[in-house]
Amino acid sequence: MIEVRDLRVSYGGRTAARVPELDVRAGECVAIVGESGSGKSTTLLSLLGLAEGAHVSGEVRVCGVDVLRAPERRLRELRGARVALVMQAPQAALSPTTRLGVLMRRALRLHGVDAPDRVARDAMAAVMLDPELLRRYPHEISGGQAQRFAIALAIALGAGVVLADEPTSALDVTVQAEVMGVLRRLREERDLALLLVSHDLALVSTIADRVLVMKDGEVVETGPAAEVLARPSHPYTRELLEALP
Ligand SMILES: Nc1ncnc2c1ncn2[C@@H]1O[C@H](COP(=O)(O)OP(=O)(O)OP(=O)(O)O)[C@@H](O)[C@H]1O
Repeated sequence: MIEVRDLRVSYGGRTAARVPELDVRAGECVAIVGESGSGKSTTLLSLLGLAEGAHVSGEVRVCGVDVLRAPERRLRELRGARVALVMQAPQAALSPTTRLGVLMRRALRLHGVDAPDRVARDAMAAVMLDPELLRRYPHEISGGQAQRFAIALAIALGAGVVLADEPTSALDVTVQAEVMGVLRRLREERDLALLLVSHDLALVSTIADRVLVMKDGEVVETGPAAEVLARPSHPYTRELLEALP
């Protein structure tokens, strides 16, 4: 679902991220871990052609789309329906004067989904949200609910890939666990490909199959999550692990 080779992203001649290889297949979860400024978000945004003002080179294929060469129309299709982007402050991305249900039905109609009301309700149930929330405005729901709504919208549209940027950093621990639980279950039930970006190696190790550790824009270590956790080979990974509470 995601295939990256020799990705290099730079801002004004300065390299922000370099990823030689990254693959995420259906039903798989890969995490990019690293401290602030290490290049995680830049990498994630580049996968949808959203790294604004950046120079991006290499090969990026997402759901079969050649992202660095595709016309804007193909990219919009990819972003709209096939890939879900779950960000830190999801409410900010929702129109404040549109009820969640209206927003979801509009998106479903736009993408030609049959029986939008039923699909909307089923998607809400799949992320463990009360369908009654569809009557609310974005500011009337919590951060965790907004993230789950973003995931619900994606699965209602039939997205096969979820890109999540620090999906739970603004949330308390119980809500974090809920959102991760939802992602874990959906990945199994719907064979979703999941790419998570986080500074929290502990959180990521509960869900990821593989991890990439980034520092100063470079991938310093990569491998199966369990192996990297048990036997980190790079001093920076050991530092990240030692920083855990
Ligand atoms: N729009 C931009 N213009 C110029 N430089 C940028 C831009 N976006 C990011 N950078 C730089 O690219 C580097 C990587 O940033 P990035 O946001 O990818 O890191 P990150 O690991 O996701 O950090 P965080 O966890 O804080 O989000 C940083 O040095 C950052 O300052």
